[in-house]
Amino acid sequence: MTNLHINAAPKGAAIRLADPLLSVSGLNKRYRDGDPLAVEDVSFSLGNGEILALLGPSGCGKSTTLRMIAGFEAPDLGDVYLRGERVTQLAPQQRRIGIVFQDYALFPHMNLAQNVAFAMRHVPKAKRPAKAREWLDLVGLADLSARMPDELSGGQQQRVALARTLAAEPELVLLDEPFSNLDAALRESTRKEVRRLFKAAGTSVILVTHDQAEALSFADQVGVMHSGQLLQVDRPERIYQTPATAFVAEFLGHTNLLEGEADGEIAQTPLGPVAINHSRQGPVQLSLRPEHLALSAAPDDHGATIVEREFRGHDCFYLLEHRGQRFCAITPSHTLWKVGEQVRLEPQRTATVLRD
Ligand SMILES: Nc1ncnc2c1ncn2[C@@H]1O[C@H](COP(=O)(O)OP(=O)(O)OP(=O)(O)O)[C@@H](O)[C@H]1O
Repeated sequence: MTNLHINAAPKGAAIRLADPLLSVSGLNKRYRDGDPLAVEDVSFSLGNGEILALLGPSGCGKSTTLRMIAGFEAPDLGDVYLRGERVTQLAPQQRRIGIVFQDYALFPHMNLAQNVAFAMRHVPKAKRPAKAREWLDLVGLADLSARMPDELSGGQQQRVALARTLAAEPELVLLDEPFSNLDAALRESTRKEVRRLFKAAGTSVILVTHDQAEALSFADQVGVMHSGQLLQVDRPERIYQTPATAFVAEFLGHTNLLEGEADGEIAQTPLGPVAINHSRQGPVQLSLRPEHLALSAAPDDHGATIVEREFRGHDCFYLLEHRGQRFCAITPSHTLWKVGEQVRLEPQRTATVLRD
């Protein structure tokens, strides 16, 4: 069972123990007359200690959604509830939410330890320096605690901003691309450490990102947004394996979009008959991941032709052409095929039926 689902936020609900930590219901936002909706009818809820990633391309409305939850933007329509209490009209500081935005701002006249200690109003004053050091240690910066913000790199400043947010021990933390200034190695280790920390503290988190690998590895639930709409919210493995739409399928990685003619649990496709995950009759659009296609030697000239090959170490990515259509396949690299070779392409797994 999951605590996070869409279209399920109560209107005007009183506080109950069973209330999710956060519910947003029918959020709409248009910045200027004549502009398209930046956010359109977004609803979801988030349980205690859950991590949700809002994933989508630039401009799809992720940050606007986050800003409405935080209270920096007022929705045109819709409501935000924290533990069942409607907070739509409350100022940001009245919402008990910690935020790390892309444009984090540290206090320039305070050193790192002071910046972090500033967030710890709930901790007795005498204990704050030691606690601040602990939080800085967590993001790998305890040794720099006497430095001023302008003596740090952008990535280091971002980690201090993260430590400062964590130090306030909020119930809900909103992270807007918090790892984007870190180099690849540091991003991965910081992400793991921050996730471990949130889980240990039982903090609920919403992470905004356009990096699908980050969303899939960091979150318990991934919500994909496009043009202001939340298209699907699901566990990482489910949203990857059974995407609801072609956009979700393609945003989460390579896929083959197939037109098919369904008859029950089988569809006829350009790759032959394929098992499908829902019984249907008539035309269907399907998604089949490249790792779910197997390549084998073609007995004659009727196979697919390998057009491109990208050797990636543990696996190999192929682009193939079959009867005028392009397909992609990923196979283990112990067997390699050459560009120009003819191979048989065989679906190995059930394809996912997409909705329009
Ligand atoms: N202050 C603003 N005034 C006018 N339009 C805005 C404002 N902020 C955002 N928008 C527009 O609203 C839409 C959604 O923007 P938003 O920043 O929420 O997207 P995003 O998914 O977070 O993008 P990114 O990943 O680039 O930060 C975009 O079309 C954007 O241009």
